[in-house]
Amino acid sequence: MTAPLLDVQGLSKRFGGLTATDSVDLTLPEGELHALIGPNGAGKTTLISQLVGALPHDSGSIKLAGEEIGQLPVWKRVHRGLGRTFQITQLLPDFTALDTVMLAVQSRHGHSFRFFADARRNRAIRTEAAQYLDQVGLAPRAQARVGDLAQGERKQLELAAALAGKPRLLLLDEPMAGLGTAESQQMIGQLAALKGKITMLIVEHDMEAVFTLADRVSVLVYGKVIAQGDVEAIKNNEDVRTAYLGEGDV
Ligand SMILES: Nc1ncnc2c1ncn2[C@@H]1O[C@H](COP(=O)(O)OP(=O)(O)OP(=O)(O)O)[C@@H](O)[C@H]1O
Repeated sequence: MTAPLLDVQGLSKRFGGLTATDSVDLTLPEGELHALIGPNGAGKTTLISQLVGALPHDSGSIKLAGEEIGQLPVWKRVHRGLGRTFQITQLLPDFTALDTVMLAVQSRHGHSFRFFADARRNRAIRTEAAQYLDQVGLAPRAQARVGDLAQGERKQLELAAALAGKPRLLLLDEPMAGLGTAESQQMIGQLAALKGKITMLIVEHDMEAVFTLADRVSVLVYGKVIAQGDVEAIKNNEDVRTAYLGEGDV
């Protein structure tokens, strides 16, 4: 049997007396879109930070494609295929959308940002970056200044930049946050189009998005996974209803 792409076992993190993640087990087969949900303070961001290597864990293991990565620094995990969306658009307001994705393509190739002026003239990097913009529906805005993009367009751009890193596993922290109804629908459509092509772990509070997109869902409460299963199983789980979703919401 092939190993799952992500295999997390017994992962824990304590902040003083508080156990933010408590013996979390989580496995994602290749191609799965897995949603991580839970109330505020449940430990979702802590778990993502542990996976990317921004926070060291106290115990447990993290395997990517069968290889232990739990002790590796962030950049080595990225090299092994771990990607995440960043709020990059706030950092580079004067770049165009195309420049932003070109920068991500260039950094995957391991070039220094110092030589970005050269990369701007590189036709292969430009063509590849344009394809990622097209993939997220942002091609018509390629020459727009990042600072002039609407919130939904910024989220699309962040997704394009993350895809440009060609991750095997993409971690998305609240892709719907701050989006209006129409923008949310658009983002759901884009993530649905990526489904199966790339393995995704999504932290999200928007239940419509979660129930539309997820193959499986894990519910985190006080750092513990209290339920795991497909959407129907999660909707019908009594513990989830009482601990998190509340009667009537599902
Ligand atoms: N650096 C830190 N130092 C101390 N406590 C922390 C730290 N980071 C997080 N916590 C605590 O750990 C718990 C889990 O926080 P975390 O941000 O992971 O939850 P979350 O599920 O992502 O919440 P939200 O949905 O509100 O983003 C919370 O009680 C939080 O206050």
